[in-house]
Formats: sequence, structure tokens, C-alpha cells
Amino acid sequence: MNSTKPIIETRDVHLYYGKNEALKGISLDFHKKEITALIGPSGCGKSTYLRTLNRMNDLIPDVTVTGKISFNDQDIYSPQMDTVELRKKVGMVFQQPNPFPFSVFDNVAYGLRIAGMKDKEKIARIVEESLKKAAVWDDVKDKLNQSALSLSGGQQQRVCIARVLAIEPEVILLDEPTSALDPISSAQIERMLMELKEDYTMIIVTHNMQQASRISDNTAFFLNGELIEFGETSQIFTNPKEKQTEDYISGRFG
Ligand SMILES: Nc1ncnc2c1ncn2[C@@H]1O[C@H](COP(=O)(O)OP(=O)(O)OP(=O)(O)O)[C@@H](O)[C@H]1O
Repeated sequence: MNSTKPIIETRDVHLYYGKNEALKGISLDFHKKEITALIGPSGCGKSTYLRTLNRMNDLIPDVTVTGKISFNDQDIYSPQMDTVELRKKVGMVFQQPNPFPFSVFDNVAYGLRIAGMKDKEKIARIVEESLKKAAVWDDVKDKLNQSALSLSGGQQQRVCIARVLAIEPEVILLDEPTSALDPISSAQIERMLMELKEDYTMIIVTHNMQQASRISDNTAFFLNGELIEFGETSQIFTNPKEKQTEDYISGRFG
């Protein structure tokens, strides 16, 4: 296990939707430049937990979060936390590609312009770099002024990843980023994520066990709002300590 200081630390995190307790005391750490997969059956709280890490649950009414979550040693639930800044540093990619109904270029430039950047050359440079890092530049370099909605699903998802990269996050949260895509697009995204690991910390929710075992360093298995087991991915998939983990990864339930 990694002995460096975690970039994100979570301690005894409980989350309630109204009275329904969806997370029942999760403690888990994430280290720089590692990919962690969150796995578990539908409804076990993976997406809910992922959203606590950049306070996306704040946007849902009647949610209560207790426990502690820190990013770079800052308590992200403290009243001083600027959630706009937090979500720049801890970006998110969703299951369905969700480009804005603008051109490819404007999608990726969006966050830069919102942040007040006016230098057109600088914006163009960052857009190109981000599209290259997201491994979609060759597909779109002649279509920068076309609507992002005219691209394939896989290309749209990579443009959405470029949009996140443009605002220089440290952590990228990915909620089933390939489940709406065909196998070729999924494989392209997996390759890209493994390349991005050189520079970013990533946490990915996935139902695809092969995907988790191919790309992640660590795996956390959730069940009914609890963290059942966390460990190196190779250990979780070859020698799980808990019977529930073994049953899940061997397809006996879920
Ligand atoms: N916006 C919401 N309002 C109320 N309850 C919610 C909301 N989102 C999720 N829940 C409930 O919280 C629990 C955990 O859901 P969550 O979506 O986090 O699970 P999951 O493991 O990500 O599932 P899946 O793999 O199907 O996406 C479920 O019981 C779900 O019904």
C-alpha cells in the first residue's frame, strides 16, 4: 500500500437522503496519481460516495452528510470551502456524455472563459492540449467549430474529459464513464485514463469487473452503503479477504 500522504481522506462518512442512510460510515483514502475503482451492486452507494468527494450532493435537496472529508488537508465541508474552486480541482465525468450544445472548441474553452481568461491564443493552446491529453484531438481537429453534439458518443465523452482537463484538476471523479459506449470507444477511454494517471488522481465507479482489474491500482468494494473491503486491485480480484467480495467478483450476486 502507498505510504505517501493521501490527497483525499475520508473518515466515517455517513450520508442521508432524508431519513434514508445511503452511506454508513465510509473511511477511505486516495493517493496521488493512482486510480481507484469503486465496485459493488446497484444501489450500494458508489455514486453517492463519489459525489461526496466534490460536494455534488449539495445540489440534491434534503441531503445530510456527517464525518470528515479532506482534500489536500482542507476540510471540504467547512463553511469556508469555496465549492466552485473545489469542483475545479476535483472534476467530474458522468455516465452519459454531456457536452454543451456548443462547438467542440467552446465546450473545452468554457471553463477557461468562465474563469475570466481572455487571451485567445492561450485559450486555443489549452484547448488543443486538453483535446490531445483526452486522445480525441485527431478525431476533432478539423471539426473544432462543429457542434459537439454531432460527434459519436465516445468522442463526446473524450471531449467532456478534455473539458475537465482544461481547468487543471488534481483529481478526476468518473461515474461509469464508459457504460454508455461501445467496446472500442471504451477501450480508447481506458487507454487514455491509464495515460492520464501520470498526472492525475482518478476515482472511477464501474460495473465492469474487467475494466476495474485492467486499469485500477486499488479497488473498494461497497455493499448496502458500507465499505466491505479495500485493497490493491490484484489482491481484491485474486485473493479477496471477505466472502461478500468474493461472491460479488465471481458473479454470485449483484
Ligand atoms: N437523489 C437521490 N435521492 C434519494 N435517494 C437517492 C438519490 N440518489 C441515490 N439514492 C439512493 O441511495 C442509495 C445509493 O444509490 P447510489 O446511486 O449511490 O448507488 P450506486 O451503487 O451508485 O448504484 P448504481 O450502480 O445503480 O449506479 C440507493 O438506495 C438510492 O436509491
